[in-house]
Amino acid sequence: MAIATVAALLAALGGALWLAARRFVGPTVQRLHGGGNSGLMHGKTVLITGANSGLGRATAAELLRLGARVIMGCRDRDRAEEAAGQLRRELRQAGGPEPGSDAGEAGELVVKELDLASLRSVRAFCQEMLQEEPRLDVLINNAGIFQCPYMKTEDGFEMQFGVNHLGHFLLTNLLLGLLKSSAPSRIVVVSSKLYKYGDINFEDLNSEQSYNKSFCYSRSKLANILFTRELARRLEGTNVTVNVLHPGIVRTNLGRHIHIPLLVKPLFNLVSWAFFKSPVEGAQTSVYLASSPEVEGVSGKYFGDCKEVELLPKAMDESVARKLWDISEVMVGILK
Ligand SMILES: NC(=O)C1=CN([C@@H]2O[C@H](COP(=O)(O)OP(=O)(O)OC[C@H]3O[C@@H](n4cnc5c(N)ncnc54)[C@H](OP(=O)(O)O)[C@@H]3O)[C@@H](O)[C@H]2O)C=CC1
Ligand SMILES: CC1=C(/C=C/C(C)=C/C=C/C(C)=C/C=O)C(C)(C)CCC1
Repeated sequence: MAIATVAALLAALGGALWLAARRFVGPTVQRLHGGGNSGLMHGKTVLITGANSGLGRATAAELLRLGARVIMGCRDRDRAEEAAGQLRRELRQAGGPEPGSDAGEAGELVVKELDLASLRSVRAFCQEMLQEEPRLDVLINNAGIFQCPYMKTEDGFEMQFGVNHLGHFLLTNLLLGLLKSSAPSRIVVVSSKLYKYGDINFEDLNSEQSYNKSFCYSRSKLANILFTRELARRLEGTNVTVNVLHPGIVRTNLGRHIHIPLLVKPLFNLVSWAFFKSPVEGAQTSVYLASSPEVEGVSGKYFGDCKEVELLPKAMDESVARKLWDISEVMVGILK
């Protein structure tokens, strides 16, 4: 009995030490805004969708420190203003200059309303962008929704496909002229490794025949990759590049629709603290693709941990990518 107790205690202690070691000694991605990089994005305008939370917020913070003018495209103005205020405070506390001031290298934060679940909102947002912004150097399609119950967007699309793919499809197309006139410019698309479990079932893109929330998330993330590859093909020779990434598993609000019993939640929080990346760690590949000279001219590639990663054949199928593009044009109403 005594031996069993000692063994259990040793196992628990070993487990705790292993978790702590993994957290503190584990591989860390080098941050790009240290040392000599501080003015790398000076004079550049970056639009980040879903910049009030998680990866988008962390990406905004990193690019702001690199000197960019960051436009936060967010669906809720209050949440976005609150996040912007926090980011400005954090920058001040870190000893950085006031964003927007002429005192130093830090950039500027601008909040604009953008609901990707509404084509009307995307169109209004782009109209405002074209009226107010003389240039756009980087577009980061980051916003996303994960495994929500069956819901439809304002225009009747299944929510995950509508927000993660179609809203960003329209947004990107309406901003392409501005990106081209600002070239060399970049588009960064945040997808997920979970694309592997998706398929583009053209006969039921709105999941009206059946809805599986995991499959629909994976399908929307596969659509992100096919969109990137088809867009890269269409943008050849324009000096506008587009790349897609998997951020890793990151501790954010993305899991908001996953129901976990109250009693088990602390255990999940512990597991996520030990094993998931922090938002700053998760944001590094987005920051890398948005700013690094190493990927100048690189287009149509898939990245993880700031390195190119190979795709499954289904994500490289050109005929599916073309068909998805054509159908998306019809769905969002931009067929020429
Ligand atoms: N966290 C992870 O482990 C992984 C994340 N990803 C991807 O990373 C991206 C960022 O997610 P993450 O930071 O984790 O999650 P968060 O939930 O923290 O952030 C998602 C952001 O998207 C916004 N958003 C959701 N719906 C809309 C909409 N209709 N219009 C405009 N904005 C919207 C949210 O706004 P609001 O706050 O108002 O809800 C929020 O700002 C997503 O594309 C996700 O698929 C990929 C792989 C793993
Ligand atoms: C952190 C955390 C949760 C889990 C979130 C998860 C597991 C998100 C996974 C997202 C992935 C894998 C996205 C890929 O594209 C819970 C359980 C909701 C609540 C407790 C805190």
